[in-house]
Amino acid sequence: MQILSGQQLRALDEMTVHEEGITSLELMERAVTAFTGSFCKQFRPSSGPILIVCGTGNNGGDGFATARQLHRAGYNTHVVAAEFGKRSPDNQANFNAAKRLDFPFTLLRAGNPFPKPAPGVILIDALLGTGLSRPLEGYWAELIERWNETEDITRVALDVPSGLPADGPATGAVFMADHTFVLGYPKVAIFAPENAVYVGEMSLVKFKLSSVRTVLHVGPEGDIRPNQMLTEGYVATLVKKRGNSDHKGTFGHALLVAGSFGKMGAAVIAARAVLRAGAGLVTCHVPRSGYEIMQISFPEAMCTVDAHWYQTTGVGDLSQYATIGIGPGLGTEQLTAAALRDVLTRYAKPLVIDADALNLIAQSPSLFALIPKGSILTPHPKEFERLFGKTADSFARWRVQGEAAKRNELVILLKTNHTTIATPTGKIYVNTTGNPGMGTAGTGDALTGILTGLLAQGYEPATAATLGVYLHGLAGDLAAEALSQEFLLAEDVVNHVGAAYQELARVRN
Ligand SMILES: NC(=O)C1=CN([C@@H]2O[C@H](COP(=O)(O)OP(=O)(O)OC[C@H]3O[C@@H](n4cnc5c(N)ncnc54)[C@H](OP(=O)(O)O)[C@@H]3O)[C@@H](O)[C@H]2O)[C@H](O)CC1
Ligand SMILES: [K+]
Repeated sequence: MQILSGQQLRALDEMTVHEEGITSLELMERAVTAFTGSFCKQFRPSSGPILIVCGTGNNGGDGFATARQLHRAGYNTHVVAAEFGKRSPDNQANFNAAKRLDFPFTLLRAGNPFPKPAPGVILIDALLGTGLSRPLEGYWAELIERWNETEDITRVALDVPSGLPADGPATGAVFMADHTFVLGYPKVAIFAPENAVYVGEMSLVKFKLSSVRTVLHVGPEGDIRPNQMLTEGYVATLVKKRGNSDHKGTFGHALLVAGSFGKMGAAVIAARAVLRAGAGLVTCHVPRSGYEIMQISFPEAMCTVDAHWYQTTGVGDLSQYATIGIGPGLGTEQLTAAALRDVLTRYAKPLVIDADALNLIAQSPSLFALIPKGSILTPHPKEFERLFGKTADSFARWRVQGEAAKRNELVILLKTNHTTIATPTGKIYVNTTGNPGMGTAGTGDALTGILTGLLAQGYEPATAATLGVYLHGLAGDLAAEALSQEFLLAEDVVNHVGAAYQELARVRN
């Protein structure tokens, strides 16, 4: 699903109004009906009294219309109308309509005592939405800060949390929502890791709008930021169907170069993930001391053994492998750097480069130019910084990620709570699966294994990366559902890849 900028969203609203011959007020009612539909599924009239704080723009207009609809649906509703500017026409219309109804309606001006929500209140923030044009300041910023500190209430943002710019970094006070209901299309700011604290749990509220294709040209040329949100429906279409006559040769033979003394677990986890993702065969190149560990821990894997006891110093013939995954637990010794240089020099097909292999490349930048086109790099933020330098915020980092993927014809992942996947064509996908329980040793190695397993099966690199990242997160979500986030091990993630594939198959059929 397309991620749109504030400017594109405004253009889409105008296009919808124009094409359908409806008024903007009717479109607002449509958006609000979709919102209250979602809201009422999660919060019942018995969940608590509702306090809706409405600003003077269309976000506030949504708030007044929400109050009207929830009041009619039997919710105990109270409205606070903030008066910080001139009302937009649709805001005024819904303000008037709400005022005529018999629920408490308070006008709030800067300097008034701050309204204090009672314990148990569900506070709906409709102060500001995508029309934020400057940081929130003074009384209104303080009001938001107070509410952020109020305990025993549930904070719900109607569209983006107030104070959060749709397309750039936040600089002033921002409403900290427990739950954000995003209207229409996702906005990029909700995926920035530093904004997770403001967005909370996210729901996308869908309603009928004109085709997004009509507004994709709107906005500055060369704007580099995540532009696609991965959805289950889309990812499900990426999975290849298997034929009855297919066999392990069809599904590819992967080489995994991983592990060193004290870090053989990384190699074992990654090897398992290669086969669990569906590759036909995996060979692991391991140091001598890792040979028995691998053979006993994972008998399905074959091994080639390095001349060195503790680290990888040279890998043999590479010609038989459909792909290579290199990096997990490899260590950063000089002899290993030489082995990496040798592999990158001799191997021409896309491979997966992770962890210590990325650190070695960061240490010797001449290695970067040797990476075969189409390869998948999987840095986490620290590794990303070592490779590409420091950036001020997620927005700057996404730009660097997208430019590097395009310039070098690589697929570059950035592993965060919303992993982004930048492809050489300029598309940057945002992942929507995964949970904090996956912040545990070895889950990155599992991802490398999954990606290697998908490349081995002949998936194009960008497809392997989007499918692999989604599948990995979904497996983690299913594992957490079955076992709890606290209990989760990387092994549990790998063991739920099967259930994740089954879920994708269910969605597709
Ligand atoms: N398709 C959809 O998704 C629809 C979404 N809708 C809702 O519309 C809002 C966006 O509405 P808009 O009127 O453009 O903007 P806001 O309501 O966010 O606020 C604009 C007003 O607020 C003033 N403003 C901006 N920043 C500040 C600030 N820091 N402090 C005080 N006041 C501020 C702004 O003033 P200007 O001086 O900049 O003009 C405006 O007066 C979207 O989020 C959805 O909720 C529609 O309902 C239709 C469909
Ligand atoms: K809001």
